[in-house]
Amino acid sequence: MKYLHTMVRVTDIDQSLDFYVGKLGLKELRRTENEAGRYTLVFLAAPGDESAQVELTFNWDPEVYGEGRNFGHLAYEVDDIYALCDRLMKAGVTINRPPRDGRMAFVRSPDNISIEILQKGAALPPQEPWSSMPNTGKW
Ligand SMILES: C[C@@H](O)C(=O)SC[C@H](NC(=O)CC[C@H](N)C(=O)O)C(=O)NCC(=O)O
Ligand code: NI
Repeated sequence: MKYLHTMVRVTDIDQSLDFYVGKLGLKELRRTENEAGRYTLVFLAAPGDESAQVELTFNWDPEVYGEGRNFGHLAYEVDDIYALCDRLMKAGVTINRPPRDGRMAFVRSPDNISIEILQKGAALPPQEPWSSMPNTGKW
């Protein structure tokens, strides 16, 4: 068995591509427009890791999507967590969980999908309340 993708429904495909591609740094692999079903699918992946994909589903007819508590987050490993969070912050993305420990951060997509950012090579932080994280002053 092989992991293929996680599908998330988005309310605005341009806004989502601006976030996932323009800001987070994923790349668009392919897309399909389904006239009969009235939807667009866009497949994204991190450059160099095309096998782990996100499938953005955009329904042309507006829908209100509840937030299923059973869905947690999409997680990405990065070479420099501070550089990415700095870039995201300057692009207007809220850093919901700042990378104070240099290991883990969280941001949200335009549709409030949680995105976990993990520093490559860093051990996961101990499971403690974020507020107790030592603040290096940058965040
Ligand atoms: C291409 C393959 O990876 C798919 O996931 S297609 C699955 C298909 N998607 C749709 O029909 C998209 C539009 C639909 N209105 C929707 O919002 O899902 C499908 O079966 N979707 C149902 C589902 O629960 O995923
Ligand atoms: Ni799918």
